[in-house]
Parts: sequence; structure tokens; C-alpha cells
Amino acid sequence: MKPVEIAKGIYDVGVIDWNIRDFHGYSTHRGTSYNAFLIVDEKVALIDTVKKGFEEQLLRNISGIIDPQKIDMVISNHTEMDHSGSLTFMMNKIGPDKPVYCSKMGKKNLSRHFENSLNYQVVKEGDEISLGNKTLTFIDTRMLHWPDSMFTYVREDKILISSDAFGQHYAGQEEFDDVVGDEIMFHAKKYFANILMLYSPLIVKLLDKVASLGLEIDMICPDHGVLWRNPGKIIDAYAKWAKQEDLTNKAVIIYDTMWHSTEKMALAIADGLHEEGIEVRPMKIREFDRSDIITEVLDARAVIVGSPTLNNGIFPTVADVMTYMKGLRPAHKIGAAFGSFGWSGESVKTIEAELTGMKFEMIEPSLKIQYVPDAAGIEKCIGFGRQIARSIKG
Ligand SMILES: Cc1cc2nc3c(=O)[nH]c(=O)nc-3n(C[C@H](O)[C@H](O)[C@H](O)COP(=O)(O)O)c2cc1C
Repeated sequence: MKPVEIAKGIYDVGVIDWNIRDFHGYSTHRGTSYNAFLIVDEKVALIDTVKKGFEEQLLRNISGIIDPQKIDMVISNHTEMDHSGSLTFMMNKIGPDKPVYCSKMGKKNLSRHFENSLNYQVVKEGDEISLGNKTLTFIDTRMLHWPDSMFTYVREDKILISSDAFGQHYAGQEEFDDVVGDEIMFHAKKYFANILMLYSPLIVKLLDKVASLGLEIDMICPDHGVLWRNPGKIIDAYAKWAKQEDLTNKAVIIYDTMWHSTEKMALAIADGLHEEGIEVRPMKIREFDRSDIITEVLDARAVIVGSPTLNNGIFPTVADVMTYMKGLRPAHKIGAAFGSFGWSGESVKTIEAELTGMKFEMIEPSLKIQYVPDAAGIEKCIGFGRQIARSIKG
């Protein structure tokens, strides 16, 4: 498969993980790739490695281009193990004393991952390393998405090697965004929603910083998925997603149910929204992965959560999604809570409190129905949907 020469003397030597479907709890419909970049100039640099288990393939990819011992340095843009898991293996092949350039937090975090100490050399924003004809510059991107994260920019080729930012979990033979076409935007959006949404304010600042540095960018090379030969497309998408302001008139109804009463409510609420012209996505939690639910939440204006009462609380799958959503900090949402109950009916209050804690603008009062909704109950749900729709439009 790989390597691919992406510019003169610059190769993607990474690997494709076709079969992974659960990436630390994120459902990767299409697998992923662990991209790593080899720059062959007067000096030779390897930027990032790959997940443990793929190290032999990385070595083979590099060996097809150059003797690995000719690598003069490794750059670690990000400590997470899908990019550093082969680092010690590779250093043993390259020469264990050769420098590993990383951020200050990179040095600290790499040392916490690997027992054997490597020759870590700290670089900071604006530092430059000349490889001969090509110059590497570093951009501090701490907390995007780990404290150690940084970008490496290859000045002469106008290539930004962006670590996890702008990535997508996508396994494919295609190397570049335009070869895949629009489908890639779904994977990029899902990646943003699940990995980066909580850092949206930092992303807005980073995009401003990159603009103010006046960096010319012909290509963005993330550590997962395809490379962006049309960088403007993904930069514009990030600007929009990170602002979380230009939301679609869409409502996501996230619910679970034991005996279908909460489900009947969900579908009637959906009818009410639909009648008012609002795009609506009912998602029964046990039929969708939480990472797909969050992808829909990213650009939705309203998030409506329903749960039956179970043992004086909410249904566990609803708690799962709300915990996940809270951590990702969606902003500027209208929220609403509903659910069926038998005798005590605590679920709706719990959902209300959670969504209020996430600073959602709540629709009041929430909607509770005892046991199975009858015709009047269904009408109430339709009315609730219409009320939410009016708030969305208003
Ligand atoms: C195991 C179990 C525990 C329940 N615990 C409560 C409870 O603590 N309080 C309550 O109001 N209803 C409780 N219920 C009743 C349900 O909330 C009620 O049947 C509701 O209509 C179920 O909605 P659903 O069809 O959407 O699952 C319980 C039901 C079951 C099956």
C-alpha cells in the first residue's frame, strides 16, 4: 500500500489499519490509518511513528526508500500511542541515541509512556531545524488534543504536518481528499465532533494564529486518514464547526426505551418537529454508536433527550451518552427532556439537570407520561415537538 511520495523527498510511510472498528470507544466505520512522514534531504527526518503491532510494516515502508540507519532524527508531534507505540522499536533500528524532537510536554509525556530514556530534545514554537534544502518549523498546539501536541511545518514545500488535527478515521487506498470526494467530510466531521469539539475555543485561536503567522499551506497532512490537497476545504469546515454558531435547523432526539413508551413519545415529538419544517433525527441509543450520535449533535440546534425511569433513575445507556456529550461540551444548544415512567418518574428531572449543567437553553416544562402514552399523550408529544420547533425557528 504505502509509502507514497507526497512531495519531492517527502513520503507518507504510515500504515493502514483496515479492521479496527473500536478506537478507544469511537466506532470507526472505515478503519483508520496511522500516517508517518519521512523527509529525505541532506539530513533525514521521520515524523511520528505508528501504533504498536504495525512497526514491522513501518520499517518495511521506510526500508523501501532508505536504510533506516540513515535517519538522523525523529520528530514526535504527539505522544498518544497510535503515533508513538513503535517509537522505541524504531529507535533501536535507527540508532537509540539519535535525537527525538518533541515539545516540552512531549518529553514529559513520552517519558511516562516508555521506560527506556531516549535522547529527547525539546523544541518550542518557532524553532527551526534545517535538513539541508528543507526547513522544519514547529507550531505549539498544546491541548489540541493533548498537552504535548504540536505541528511541524515544512517551509519550502508549504506542507503542514498536523498530528491529530484535521484527521479522519478512514482506511483507504486513496491518499488525498479529492480522490475520496465529499464522503471524506463525514469522517472529518465525526473526528472533529468526537475528538476536538471540546477544544473549539482553542481551535478558533489556532486558526487565527496560523492566519497571523502568514503560513502558506499547500497541503495538510494529518496522522489519520487522507491528506488535504485542498487545505481550504478542511480549514473552512473547522472554522465553522469550532464556532458552533452556524447551526443547522435540526433536532436530534436521543432516547432509549424498555417497553417502547418513551420511543412512542420520541417519534411523536419528531412528528411535531417535522410538521413545523424542522429536520429531525430520532436516535435510539442502543441502535447507534455514541460517536455517531455526537456527530449529529455537533451541528444540531436542538438536542432532545428521553429516558424511561428505571430504579429511580435514568436508563444506563442514556447516562452513557449524556456523560460523553457533557465532556465534549457542545455549545449554543436548545435542550429538552422527556420520558415515560411508572410511579416515581425521576428520569426527566435527572436529564433536565444534566442538560442545564451543559448550559443548554431548556424547553420548559419537560414532558413526562405515566406508562404507555394514549391518544391524548401522543398529542401532547406532538405539541411538545412543535413548541421545540418554534424555539428553533425563533
Ligand atoms: C426494572 C424496572 C424498574 C423500574 N423502576 C421504576 C422506578 O423506579 N420508578 C418509576 O417511576 N418507574 C419505574 N419503572 C417503570 C417504567 O418507567 C415504565 O414501565 C415506563 O413506562 C417504561 O418506559 P419504556 O417503555 O420507554 O421503557 C420500572 C420498570 C422496570 C421494568
